[in-house]
Amino acid sequence: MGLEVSDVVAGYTREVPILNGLNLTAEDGRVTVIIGPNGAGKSTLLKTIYGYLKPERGSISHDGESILGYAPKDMLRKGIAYLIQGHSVFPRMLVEENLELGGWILGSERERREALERVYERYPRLKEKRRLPAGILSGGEQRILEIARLTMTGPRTLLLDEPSVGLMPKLVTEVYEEISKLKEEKYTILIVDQNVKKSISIADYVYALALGENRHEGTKEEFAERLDEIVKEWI
Ligand SMILES: Nc1ncnc2c1ncn2[C@@H]1O[C@H](COP(=O)(O)OP(=O)(O)OP(=O)(O)O)[C@@H](O)[C@H]1O
Repeated sequence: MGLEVSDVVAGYTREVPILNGLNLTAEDGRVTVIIGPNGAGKSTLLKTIYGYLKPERGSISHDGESILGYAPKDMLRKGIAYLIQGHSVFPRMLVEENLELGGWILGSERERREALERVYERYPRLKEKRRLPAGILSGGEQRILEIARLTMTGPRTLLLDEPSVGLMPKLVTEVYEEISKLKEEKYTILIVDQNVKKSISIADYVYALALGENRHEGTKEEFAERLDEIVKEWI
């Protein structure tokens, strides 16, 4: 069933709504990409889904159950994790300590250890570097650490805000290879990224937003054909 956003109106103040009746479905086990010009409301949508902003109107559900009013820990318990925009690695803390932060809702030492083992199995390069300060990792590795940290609580749904921002092209490719692996593992993934071509390349379904409204939507193939035309509308 995945994630469903229906007729959502939300913003940072009551007077100025940023999302104006948005609708979106992120199907289970699929990659859904949101594109749009700067200020279209893409990040605001992810913040609203994750409960940081309270919608004035509309509904948001996950696997058919309303998640409106949930705190981040409730989201994690329901299997939804969120990569916020910008850098969120703590550079002076060890790689392992950064990962442990991702498991903050796990109750026992045993659960935390098992989660770490699972993540290390999936990300052997992080295991090799677990005793290093995270700030020593390359930009791409830090982003992969952030993504790995998201998986500590065993989520099924990932919200990723600008996973490739600020990375040079080679590292963008590395990060997208990691996201492609998560796609193969059937995570439900909702991505916002300025790198439209890269994000669409792994998408199953794409939404283009403008001014907090739905502007276009369709499959990757439909978008690939119309991409130049759609991007021209933003300029
Ligand atoms: N914390 C905030 N307080 C008030 N207004 C905000 C805040 N964050 C964003 N906005 C406004 O909300 C609107 C949408 O911003 P948002 O960051 O969601 O856009 P976006 O589509 O993600 O753009 P970008 O690609 O530039 O990140 C913008 O007009 C922005 O100025």
